[in-house]
Amino acid sequence: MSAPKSSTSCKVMLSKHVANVLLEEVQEGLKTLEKPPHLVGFLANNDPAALMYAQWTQKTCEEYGFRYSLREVSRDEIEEAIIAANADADVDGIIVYYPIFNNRQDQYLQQIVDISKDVEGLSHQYIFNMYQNIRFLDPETKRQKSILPCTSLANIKILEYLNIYNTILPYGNRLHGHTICVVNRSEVVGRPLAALLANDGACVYSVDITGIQKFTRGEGLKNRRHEVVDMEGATLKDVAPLCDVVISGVPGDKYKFDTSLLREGAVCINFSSEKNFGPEVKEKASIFVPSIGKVTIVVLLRNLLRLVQNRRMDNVKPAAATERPGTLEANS
Ligand SMILES: NC(=O)C1=CN([C@@H]2O[C@H](COP(=O)(O)OP(=O)(O)OC[C@H]3O[C@@H](n4cnc5c(N)ncnc54)[C@H](O)[C@@H]3O)[C@@H](O)[C@H]2O)C=CC1
Ligand SMILES: Nc1nc(=O)c2c([nH]1)NC[C@@H]1CN(c3ccc(C(=O)N[C@@H](CCC(=O)O)C(=O)O)cc3)C=[N+]21
Repeated sequence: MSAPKSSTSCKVMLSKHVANVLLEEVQEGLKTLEKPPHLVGFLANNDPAALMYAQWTQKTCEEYGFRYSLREVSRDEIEEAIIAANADADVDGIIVYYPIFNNRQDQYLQQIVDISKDVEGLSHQYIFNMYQNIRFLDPETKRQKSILPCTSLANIKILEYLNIYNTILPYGNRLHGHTICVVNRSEVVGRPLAALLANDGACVYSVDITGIQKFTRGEGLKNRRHEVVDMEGATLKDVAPLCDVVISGVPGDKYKFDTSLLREGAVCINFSSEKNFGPEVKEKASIFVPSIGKVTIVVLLRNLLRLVQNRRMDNVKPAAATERPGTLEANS
């Protein structure tokens, strides 16, 4: 009698488990506030993915005691609508769904949102802090944490949950010794993620359609922040087998990560809304996380809570980038 083919030893980890842990932390924080934080979402496009994300965020907010208002506006009104929300004391956080103009005007709009209400961390000051590995808005007193982009941070929270972050090591170095592949180098998710992982001590291969870059803090983590080296001529075949973690976020249903390149026992995470890994990933991976959307939304709520806490400390420094009409008023 032949033994039945054993099922694979791969553990499929659903993101709700990580989301639940973070939710507990968020709900503890909520208890310290007098009133529930109010998030306002601006929808100024006809993108079904954006609408779906907005509705999903609304549902999560309402379930866990946050207020959410969806404001549908036209492209011509969006700039004034954001400025009004900046000045409105009843609004704690603002999320603008992109793309709207699908050109540099979108970057312009990202910089209009008041830094004290920017839940996605798209303000210049937050992006600068992230790439420069500056973790606090007030580096001397270290009371106000800088805000990080939600999807990138959601990937990090999953790696923490999976104990890829080694808590024996000091905070800031906890990925030392890990080699991580990130397939996607967009400005909103992939490049920030590669930088954050490298700033935490990992060796990161950042893969996009044009080639591969290596992000590290140098040998023995000698540098304070990551550096980037172009790996001319390298392909996924050269780097994927070196990686103990592979994170993929390629849009579209055509792309599949070539799982024959995976190192035995690698941890695989998909953040694309499509399935970047086929079912055969379970033959090779030790842990597979098929989607992360639930964690992303809880991280958004966590960022909102952090904004309220930062504002309560009432000494938000008016950095150069925030010196706009209305800003001081909104912060006071
Ligand atoms: N934009 C967002 O905030 C969020 C996006 N997502 C999901 O993540 C996915 C990616 O989103 P974005 O980064 O905004 O997309 P994007 O289109 O801006 O970037 C896609 C990235 O994938 C790379 N890429 C495309 N084809 C490739 C290939 N064959 N091999 C290697 N790299 C390739 C591109 O070079 C680029 O770096 C989508 O499925 C989206 O739904 C999930 C959560 C949030
Ligand atoms: N400023 C801004 N920030 C965004 O984050 C942003 C945006 N604009 N514009 C629109 C896109 C789209 N987007 C989605 C993320 C997750 C799912 C999603 O539902 N993900 C589920 C899978 C869907 C399902 O459950 O069927 C998951 O990953 O678990 C959908 C859409 C965020 N976006």
